[in-house]
Amino acid sequence: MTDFAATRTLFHLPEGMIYLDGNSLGPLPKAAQARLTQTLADEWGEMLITGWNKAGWMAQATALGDRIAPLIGAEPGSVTCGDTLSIKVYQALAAALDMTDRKIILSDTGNFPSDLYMAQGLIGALDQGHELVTVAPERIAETLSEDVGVLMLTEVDYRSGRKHDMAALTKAAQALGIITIWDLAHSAGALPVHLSTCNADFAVGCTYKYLNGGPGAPAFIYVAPRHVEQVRPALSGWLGHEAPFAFDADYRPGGGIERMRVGTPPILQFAALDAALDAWEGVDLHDLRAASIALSERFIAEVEARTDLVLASPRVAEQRGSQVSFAHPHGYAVMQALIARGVVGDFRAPNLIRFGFTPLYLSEEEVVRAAEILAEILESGSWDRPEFHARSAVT
Ligand SMILES: Cc1ncc(COP(=O)(O)O)c(C=O)c1O
Ligand SMILES: Nc1c(O)cccc1C(=O)C[C@H](N)C(=O)O
Repeated sequence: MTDFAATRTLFHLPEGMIYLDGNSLGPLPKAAQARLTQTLADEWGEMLITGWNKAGWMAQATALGDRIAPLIGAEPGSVTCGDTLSIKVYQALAAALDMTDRKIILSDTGNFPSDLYMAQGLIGALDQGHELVTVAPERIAETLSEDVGVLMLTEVDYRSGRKHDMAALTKAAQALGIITIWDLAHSAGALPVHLSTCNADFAVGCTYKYLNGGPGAPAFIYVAPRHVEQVRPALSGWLGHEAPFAFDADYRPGGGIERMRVGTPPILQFAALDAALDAWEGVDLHDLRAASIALSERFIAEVEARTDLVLASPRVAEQRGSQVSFAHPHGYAVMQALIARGVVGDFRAPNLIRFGFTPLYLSEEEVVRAAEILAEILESGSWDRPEFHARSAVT
């Protein structure tokens, strides 16, 4: 059994805060703080440019990919890190469209807007008559057809936590000749993912949420080994070149997943992420899932016993990721009042208060206490103050 009391000690958690937003930005791993200090002093400080060789900076993108691979059921050598998730979505979609003559990209209306925006931008850049079709999440299976070229989905919905059946949808799509792209932003480190067993074609994700890599931590991309040598990178930067330091005028893709690299990697963010990934040593993802479900179920039960809030997430735990949302017409103000009481979740327009459950550092007592505080705020109406209604730029 995974020792979650031990993993909790690996994180810096501010005194008096109950942190239910690790689904958006994970907390600081103590090891990341120490590693960053060391990387700054010993590597950047002392090695300067020689760090690319001496400290192995150039190899880290794919070395980190190999550390993420077991968390998402990917084959060794099939994942690399860098850039932002939006960029990785663009790369995966461009590569997938290049593998089919079909023009339709199918996604769902609940997908994270940046994924849809990147598709819209790519369609415009290609100017080849592609079309982005979005349907309600529950209509994806029935909308699959031989007209669809690429199915691009986020496994876990950022608002409701609703989880697609990756294995079933990948199988159904591939039976119709459709290429699949899975966005694992709300899955990696939240629940077991089985990319290889599901036969997924492409996947992307970020590392600043459940993987605790820090604000702006690099994204990752997976390409199934059966496809990677045929992939023609749309973002053909020099570090995806077969021989970056030959400085050839013409692009030739690097071997395997290396071709999905673009430009200079963020070495300080890599250092933090590498240290953050140490927390996963010895964690059984099935234990993690069981603990996440137990925490979420307890929270729902405690909130529903004390308030009349309406659950905006699937009722059945297996159909959710590791987050739970409730609807409230003044959700923004309620969330600000909660944050003022030390319970940190977030708000997603138009009316959702959203809570993430992260067994690596969250206890059942905290979840119960968070529900109690939420009930007190609603019961007293203390959320209805001008300062809680004033919107900030980032919600
Ligand atoms: C599902 C999903 N896709 C894409 C993004 C965008 O990621 P980034 O800001 O790293 O480009 C996010 C989060 O911001 C997300 O949750
Ligand atoms: N990436 C974020 C950021 O730079 C600022 C604030 C929030 C985020 C997020 O990750 C949002 C997140 N994808 C969501 O699920 O809403």
